[in-house]
Amino acid sequence: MEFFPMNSLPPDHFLSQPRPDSSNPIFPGVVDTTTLAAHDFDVDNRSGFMPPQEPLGRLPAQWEAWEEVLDAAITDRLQLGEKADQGLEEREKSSRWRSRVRELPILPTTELKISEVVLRRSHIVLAWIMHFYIRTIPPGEPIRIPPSVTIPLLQVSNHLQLPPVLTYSDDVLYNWKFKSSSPSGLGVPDLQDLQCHTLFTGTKDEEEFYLSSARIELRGVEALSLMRSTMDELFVGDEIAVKRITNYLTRLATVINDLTSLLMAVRGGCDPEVFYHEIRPWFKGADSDGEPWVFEGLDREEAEGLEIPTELSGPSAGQSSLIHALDIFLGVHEYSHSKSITGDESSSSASPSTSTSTSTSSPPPTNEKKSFLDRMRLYMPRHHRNFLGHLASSQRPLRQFVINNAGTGQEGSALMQAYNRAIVALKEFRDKHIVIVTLYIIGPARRAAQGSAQTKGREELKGTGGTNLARFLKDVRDGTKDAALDRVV
Ligand code: HEM
Repeated sequence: MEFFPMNSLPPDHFLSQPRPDSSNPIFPGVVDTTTLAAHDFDVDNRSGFMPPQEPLGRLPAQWEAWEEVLDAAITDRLQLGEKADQGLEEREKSSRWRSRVRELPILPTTELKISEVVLRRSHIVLAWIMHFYIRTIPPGEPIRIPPSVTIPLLQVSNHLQLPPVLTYSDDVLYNWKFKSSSPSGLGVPDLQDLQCHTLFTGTKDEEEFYLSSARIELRGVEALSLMRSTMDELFVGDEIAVKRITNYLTRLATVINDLTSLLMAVRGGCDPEVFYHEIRPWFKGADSDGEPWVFEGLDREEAEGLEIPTELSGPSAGQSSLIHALDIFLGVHEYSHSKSITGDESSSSASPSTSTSTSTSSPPPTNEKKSFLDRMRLYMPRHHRNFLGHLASSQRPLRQFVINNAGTGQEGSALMQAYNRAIVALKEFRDKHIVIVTLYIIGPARRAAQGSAQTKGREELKGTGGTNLARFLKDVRDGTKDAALDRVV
């Protein structure tokens, strides 16, 4: 084993991060290079960005009070505060539950840091409690989150380098258990053998919504493996490498097509009206509605070092590292993550280049604001974020290799076609995703507006992550199309 002095690395370097589970031995003061492989990025050969083992389902006894209060919200079937047709009894039940949360002691978090999996479960439990708390408040009342939630949630979030809000990792990556008591094979999750651990509504629809993303993550394991093999070949870069990469890209297009089929399969188990009216409001972030979130208790002694959070977008599969990895690997991110695609009102459809030439690419836009998708990286587990950074810093980018070889005869041309096929597959995934968003959000929102005497505001059509969604999704899709190197899209 080779040792490098720890102080020679910046604190945000991936080698400076704690290992995914600190029950692994760490030698103080030295960088752990025992497995400079996917493991350090918490990406598993068998389960990709999902953990290979069932995530922790309950915190140790010391934090049982949090688990109990979450259990109570679920078993009491608390109703959304915005639901106009609920009776006084329902409102009082929610109000009693919120008082119970308010009266919880501020539990210390220092000992949670013994293990990454315990920290993850803490983030899930506290974020879920916070969303139950906020979303049961009747409309018009101020949103004031009590110190019993804000202080531990901010402490845990700081440690995990995550925003203090429900993320895709909380409701998809780490929110599953096996359906069967004796899971198949080595106990690695199987596409059909999953169920969710925690749900707001207890409905099959909500479960299917999360599981459709989980299944996409698992099918994506083959995509990650093809990326790895391609990168090995890019290192060699000879004629055989061109042939092999052509083959890998052809297979990658097939995997992406499967992701699209899995995406469309959400319709089998999740009803659009149930999704729009019953499920989605629970996990909306602070930027999806007008009412500001007040984090109480940050002036207290226990809150030392904590700051008022600014990143409070709701969970979105825009936080899926798999889709980001595909974008980066294919070189599409320069287009689909263009800084002009911010997801807000200022979003413009301009992408860096609409050129179809194989040799030219316009310089990236100069707008300083982060694109929505780049901002979503802040909501990913930090090891996955580092993985994407590592992928993006590759010295031998695939796209450049394809461009360099495009003019070198039949094999170069076959390579370019295979590359374009993978991009077309990703563009078609985004086409179909727009169909899904129309079915699940735009359609029900329109119907709700027609059926209501009230005129619904523009925020109705904001994404969970707060985007001006129709425009944003089309911009990302068009950016993907623009990344193709030939007129095949
Ligand atoms: C009923 C199912 C779904 C709905 C209603 C839905 C809705 C949305 C919305 C509204 C956005 C805009 C960003 C925001 O503000 O949140 C978004 C973005 C996104 N969603 Fe979904 N989504 C669904 C399923 C999925 C699934 C299963 C995946 C795959 C893992 C996925 C991947 C993405 C990605 C990657 C983005 C970022 C935009 C892009 O890269 O094209 N979505 N989704």
